[in-house]
Amino acid sequence: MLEGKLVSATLLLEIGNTAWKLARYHQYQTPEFLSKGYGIDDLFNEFEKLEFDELAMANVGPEEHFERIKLYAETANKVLFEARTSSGFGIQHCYSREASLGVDRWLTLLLAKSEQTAAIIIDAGTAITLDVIDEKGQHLGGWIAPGMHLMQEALVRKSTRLRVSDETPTELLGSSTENAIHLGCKASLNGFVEQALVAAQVRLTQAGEANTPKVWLTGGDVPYLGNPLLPDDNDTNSAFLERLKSIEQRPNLVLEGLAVWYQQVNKIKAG
Ligand SMILES: Nc1ncnc2c1ncn2[C@@H]1O[C@H](COP(=O)(O)OP(=O)(O)OP(=O)(O)O)[C@@H](O)[C@H]1O
Ligand SMILES: CC(C)(CO)[C@@H](O)C(=O)NCCC(=O)O
Ligand SMILES: [K+]
Repeated sequence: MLEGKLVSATLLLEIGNTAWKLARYHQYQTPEFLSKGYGIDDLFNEFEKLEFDELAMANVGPEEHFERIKLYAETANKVLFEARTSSGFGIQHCYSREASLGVDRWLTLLLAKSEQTAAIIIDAGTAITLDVIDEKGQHLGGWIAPGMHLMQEALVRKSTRLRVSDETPTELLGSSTENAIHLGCKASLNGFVEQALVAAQVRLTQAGEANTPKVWLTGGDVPYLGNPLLPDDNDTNSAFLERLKSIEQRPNLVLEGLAVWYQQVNKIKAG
């Protein structure tokens, strides 16, 4: 009997609110990052360059993205898998409506569960999110706030005289509107992370977590964390910098979670 291809080539796709990311799936290994882009049309161009027969995706953007990809998959003869937040998979939800938890956040919980660790997860993308999960897989909750660009955009959109620029100020306090906004938003972002680490640890302790949690950091806004303009010998700053240094940066955390999901779904399918 002629066997079909035993191993199919699978792509992993994360669609965020701003960017999409593609990786190649390898069984029991960290996904191999391929590319990142903005806009769905670019994504279809990217598909043309890649060889694959399965696509596993997670989308936090509009449903329309999924519909277009589904149509593409049907036409191009690709097997499509879509991860959606659901019950099971060893996660106990704290949301009363579990489906309203973003699939990107849920996938990072799945990753923590698969690594059998308590985790404090910060994703600094379009939005900055915190998620906390204990070793047993109980989601203890999280936070959502606007990311760096969204904060700046909101100020510009809702005001008359505010402007932003892409340049990174070299002063500690802004002496122009652009600098004042950049520095203010960056301070908010850092404040989020600083407070998140404290609140997460408190909540884990309350929940009886005995083991040290992993702290994972991901997202396009990571370069804004820490403030090199504050003196190193300042106690508050140096404690925060030390904490940041001890944090594990995992740039493709959601894709890693998607790989775990895909692996588990295939195992279930195989019986
Ligand atoms: N070319 C671009 N077009 C639009 N926004 C951009 C671009 N480059 C960077 N950004 C900004 O960078 C910020 C972080 O998004 P990033 O591209 O790093 O993706 P991300 O961290 O994966 O976020 P998400 O998963 O929410 O899309 C966004 O708030 C966005 O405004
Ligand atoms: C919070 C974001 C935008 C982060 O990407 C996403 O996870 C999302 O749309 N979540 C839905 C709301 C929630 O998680 O409570
Ligand atoms: K994200």
